[in-house]
Amino acid sequence: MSDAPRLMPVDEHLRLLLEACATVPRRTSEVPVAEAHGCVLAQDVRSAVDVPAFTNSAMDGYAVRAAELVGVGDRPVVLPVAGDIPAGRTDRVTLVPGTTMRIMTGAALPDGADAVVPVELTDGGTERVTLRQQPQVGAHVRPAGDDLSRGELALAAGTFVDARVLALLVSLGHPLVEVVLPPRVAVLSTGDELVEPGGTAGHGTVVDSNGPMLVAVLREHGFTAERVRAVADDEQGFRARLDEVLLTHDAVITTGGVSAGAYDTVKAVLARDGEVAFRGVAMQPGKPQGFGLVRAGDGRHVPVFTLPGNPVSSMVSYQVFVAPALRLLAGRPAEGLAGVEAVADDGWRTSAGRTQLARVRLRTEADGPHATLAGGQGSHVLGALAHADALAVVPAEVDEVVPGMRLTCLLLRPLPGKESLA
Ligand SMILES: Nc1nc2c(c(=O)[nH]1)N[C@H]1C(S)=C(S)[C@@H](COP(=O)(O)OP(=O)(O)OC[C@H]3O[C@@H](n4cnc5c(N)ncnc54)[C@H](O)[C@@H]3O)O[C@H]1N2
Ligand code: MOO
Repeated sequence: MSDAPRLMPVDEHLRLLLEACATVPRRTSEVPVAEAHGCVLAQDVRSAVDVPAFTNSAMDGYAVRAAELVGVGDRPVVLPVAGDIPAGRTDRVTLVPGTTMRIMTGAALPDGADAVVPVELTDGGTERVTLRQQPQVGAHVRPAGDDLSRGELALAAGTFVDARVLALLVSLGHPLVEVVLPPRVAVLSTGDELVEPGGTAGHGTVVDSNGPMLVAVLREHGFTAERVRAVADDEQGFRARLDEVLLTHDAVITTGGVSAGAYDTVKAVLARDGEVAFRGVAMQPGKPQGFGLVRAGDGRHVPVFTLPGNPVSSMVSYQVFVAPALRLLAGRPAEGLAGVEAVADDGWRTSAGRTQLARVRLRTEADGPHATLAGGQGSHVLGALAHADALAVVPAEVDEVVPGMRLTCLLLRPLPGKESLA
C-alpha cells in the first residue's frame, strides 16, 4: 500500500470553499417590507417619514398647557374636560385655553397642549377634572420624529432582518425593499441502502436520517430547504436528479458516496470532469469532503457540497463548512458555530493528525463550563449526536485529551445552566 495521501487542514478547505462562494452572485429581489424577515437588506434604508409620525401622548391622562397649572400640587386645579382623544383619532384638534382633554396612550396631542397629566394624578373626571400635579413642559409627550427623523439612515445595507429589525423596517413608510434572499438548498441523500424516513431499517438497510436532519438544520438556520427523495447508487440516475435540482436551487448538499468504496457514485460522477474537488480533510468526523461550483443547465454556477454519508460526519461537515458558506450566499458574515471554553472532565484518545470535533455535554459549574463525552464517538452514533450540547475541538496535534484540559466547544444549543452564573 502507498502512503496515505496528505489531508488538508480544516481551515484551508473552509477558506477554499468560502473563496469560491464569494464569487457566486447573490440572489436579490424587491419584496413587500413585511416579507423581508430572514433576508438581508441589499440597500440602505432611510426613513420616509418621521417616526413617530406625530407628537403623541405616552400615558393615558389629560392633555394640558403646562403654564396653566403653575402652583398645582399645593392646591389642586379643576378644569373642564373639552373632549376625548382616543388612539386612532385622526382629525386635528386644538386645546382651548383654560380646558383639558382626556387623551389615551399613542393618541395625537392636541395643538396648544404641551404636557400630559397621567390619570392616576387626577380624579379621572369626564366633565370636569381635578388635577393634582404640575407637569413640566413636555411631560409624557413623545415628539414627532423622536425615534427617527424623515430622511435619516435607519438601516444599513447588509443588516439581517430579524423580528426586531422587521418592526423598524415596516415603520419607515416604504412598501417595498430590496433584499438578498436566503439560498434555496436541495438535500440529496444517496445510497442503495437507504429506506425512506418513516420506514424501518432491515438487514442491510438504513433509514435516510441525513435528509431530514439536514433539511431541519438548514431551516433552523433560516435557509430555504428541500429534501429530494434519496437516490440509489446509480450514476445516470444521480446525474439526472442533480441536474434537475441545480436548475431550481442555489446550493446542493449531497450525502454519501464520497469515500473509497467501489460504489461511491457521487465521487465517480462529479470527479470525472473535475466539477467537484474531492479531498481528505484532517478532521474527525468528516474526512472525505467534496466541493465545487457545478454548472446548471441555465448557465449558473451552483455550489455543491458533497458530504460524507455517516450521519455524524454529515452534520459536523454541515456546521463547519456548509453553514458559513450558505451564510455568505445569503449576504451575511460567513460565521460558524459560536465557541466557549470548557474544562474536559473526561479523558479520551483521538486520531493523530486530525482535528477532532467530539460530541460533548456541557455543564456550568462555579468556575465555568465543563465538558463530558456525550456518548460513543463513532461517526454513525446518532444518540451521542442528538444529546450533545457542543462539538469540542481537539486540535490535530493533540492525540489525547486528559481531564482538566481546556477545549473550545462549538455550541450546538445554548449553553445549559448559564442562568446559574447570575
Ligand atoms: N477504505 C476506506 N473506507 C472508508 C474511508 C476511507 O478513507 N477509506 N473513509 C471512511 C469515512 S471517514 C467516512 S466518513 C465514510 C464516508 O463514506 P461515504 O461518504 O462514501 O458514505 P457511504 O459509504 O455512502 O455511507 C457511509 C455510512 O453512512 C450511512 N449513510 C449513508 N447515507 C446515509 C443517510 N442518508 N442516512 C443515514 N445513514 C447514511 C451508510 O449506510 C454507511 O453506514 O467512509 C468511511 N470508509
Ligand atoms: O471522517 Mo469519517 O467522517 O471519520 O467518519
